[in-house]
Amino acid sequence: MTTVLDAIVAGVREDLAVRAEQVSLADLERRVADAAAPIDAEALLRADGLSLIAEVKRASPSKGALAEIPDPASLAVAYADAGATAISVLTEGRRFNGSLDDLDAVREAVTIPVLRKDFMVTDYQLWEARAHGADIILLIVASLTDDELVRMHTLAHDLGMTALVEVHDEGETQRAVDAGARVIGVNARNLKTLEVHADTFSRLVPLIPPGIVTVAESGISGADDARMYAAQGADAVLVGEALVRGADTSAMVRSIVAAGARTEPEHA
Ligand SMILES: O=C(O)c1ccccc1NCC(=O)[C@H](O)[C@H](O)COP(=O)(O)O
Repeated sequence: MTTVLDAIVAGVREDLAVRAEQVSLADLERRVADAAAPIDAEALLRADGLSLIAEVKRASPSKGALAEIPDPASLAVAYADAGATAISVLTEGRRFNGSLDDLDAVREAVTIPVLRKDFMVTDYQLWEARAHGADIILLIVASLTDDELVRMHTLAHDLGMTALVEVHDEGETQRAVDAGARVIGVNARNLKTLEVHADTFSRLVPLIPPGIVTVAESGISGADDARMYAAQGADAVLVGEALVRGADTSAMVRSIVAAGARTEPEHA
C-alpha cells in the first residue's frame, strides 16, 4: 500500500531530477566550498534547558493551508528575537508550499542555526542544503535504507552539518542509534498515517542512550506541551503549526522557551 510518506517522496524525487538537470553536483560542491562555515547546532541543542526549533510552515498534508507567510525572513527574525535556538524551514514545494528560496531568505536573515526540513533521499540534497546555508538537515529513518542512513549521516557530518535523525517507532529508534545518530527527533506524527500520538516521545526515549540529543516533534500546541516534554527529558521541541497559526507568535515562542527553562527532567 502506498503511504503518504511514499507519495511525498515520489514527488520529491521528480522535483529533484529537474533541479539536478539545472544545477550540477560540481556546481553545488563549488558553492559549498565558498559558503560560510556551518554553526554547531548540536552543541546549542545540547545546552541546558529546553531548546525551541521554530518552523516556517505554510501548509501540510495533514492540515492543508496553515499560513501565507509572504516574508519567511521576518518570521524567522521574530522567532530568533523571541528566543528560538534554531529555525526549521520546510523546503518541499508540493505539499508544504516551501522552497529553497525560503531557505536562502531565512539564512540571510538570522545568525542562529537553520534546519533544511525536507525529505532527503539522495546525497545531492545534502550538498544542496549546505550550499544554501543549512546547518542542520533532516534524515527520516522511515524513508531510508540502513545503508543510505549511514552514508547520508556520515556525509552530513563531513559537510559540518548536524543531522536530525527522525523516528516514530521502536524499530526506527534502534536503526537511528545503530547508524550513529547524535541527535534524534521523535516525531509524534506517524508520517505513514498522519496520526499524532503525544505519548510517542515517552515511549521511545528510554530506548535512546544517554548523550544523544533528543527532540520532540509535532503536535506541540504551546507551553504546557513544552513543559511536559522537558519533564520527560527532551533537549528540544520542534514546533510548526501552533506558531504560524498563533495570534502572537513572539509571545508563544517566549512562553515555550520559559516553560522549558523552568522544568526539571523527571529522572533528574
Ligand atoms: O505536518 C504534516 O502534516 C506532515 C505530514 C507528512 C510528513 C511530514 C509532516 N510534517 C513535517 C513535520 O515534521 C512537522 O512540520 C514538524 O514536526 C512540526 O509539526 P507541527 O508543530 O505539528 O506543525
